[in-house]
Amino acid sequence: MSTVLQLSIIDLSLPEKLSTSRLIRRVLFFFFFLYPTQTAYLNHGFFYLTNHGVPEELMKRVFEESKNLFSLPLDEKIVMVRRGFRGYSPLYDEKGDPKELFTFGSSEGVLGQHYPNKWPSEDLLPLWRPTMERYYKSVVDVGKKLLGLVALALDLEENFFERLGAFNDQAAVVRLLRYSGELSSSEDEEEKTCGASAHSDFGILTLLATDGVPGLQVCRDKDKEPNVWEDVPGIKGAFVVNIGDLMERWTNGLFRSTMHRVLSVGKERYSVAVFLDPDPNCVVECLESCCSETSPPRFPPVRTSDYFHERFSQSLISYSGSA
Ligand SMILES: O=C(O)CCC(=O)C(=O)O
Ligand SMILES: [Fe+2]
Repeated sequence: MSTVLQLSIIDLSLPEKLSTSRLIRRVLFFFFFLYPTQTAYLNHGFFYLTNHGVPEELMKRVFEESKNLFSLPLDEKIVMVRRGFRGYSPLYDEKGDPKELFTFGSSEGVLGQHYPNKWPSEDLLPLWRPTMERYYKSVVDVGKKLLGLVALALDLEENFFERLGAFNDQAAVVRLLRYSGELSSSEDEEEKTCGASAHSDFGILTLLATDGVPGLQVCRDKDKEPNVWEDVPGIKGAFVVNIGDLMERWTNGLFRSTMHRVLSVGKERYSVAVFLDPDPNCVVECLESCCSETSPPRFPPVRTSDYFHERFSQSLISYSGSA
């Protein structure tokens, strides 16, 4: 039996930005005290975000349209199959997991041109594209506000990540997921139970909405053997937010990108993850405020596009790098 991980709640509607950012700092800072108690206190980079302003009605529609898309016959879905990462990924495409995905991003700007979205035909799903585009914009607005608070939490200016060229409102990615719920007959315990295998997210922040079916689990300490997995239940209407790998690199590990997975609970499950990713040209290197002589940068600078290319090549079968 796994335990439930109690996540902190960040209320995005509170008017006092500084006190919210201080709370974010407390929630995200990764402390490791070896003295005087010899105990380690691991923060995990996950929290709930409430009162975020994305209308409940819109979230409901997104789940309905997601269900409509995954319910299409396979030949209607296969015409939208991804070549790079945008489009449809059939069951088992990602690390052999029993889940289907559909990924899209902004249609605007260089990224929209370079990675064209694949939309289901209007004849089949007339409300699909407008619903998804509205959701994209709404959640990216939330992400931008939240990233401003994260910057304040790091003693930076609120618009720091925009000025750095890291935040680009066309670089986010929406991923619709459907877990079939099937329990594999594999002998391997990890494979047997997993809807989504253990991973960390690549980017800045992830905002996740689920249909309430349980399954998400977090492993706070990936070096501890055997791994201890704790359940993260959904809260209706709230996002589960987590820090991605590139934010961990910016903060030199002060904010952590934590390993998580989704267990198959024998029941179909839908979720929608919005990945707030940096601009592909942004070089991510340790923030000055996060390193010192005694705590030098732990990660070399890396261009976002190179980092993503490498990570996608590891996780997707037949990743070609183009849309
Ligand atoms: O479906 C979920 O609850 C989590 C999905 C996830 O972690 C991901 O897509 O990166
Ligand atoms: Fe994830």
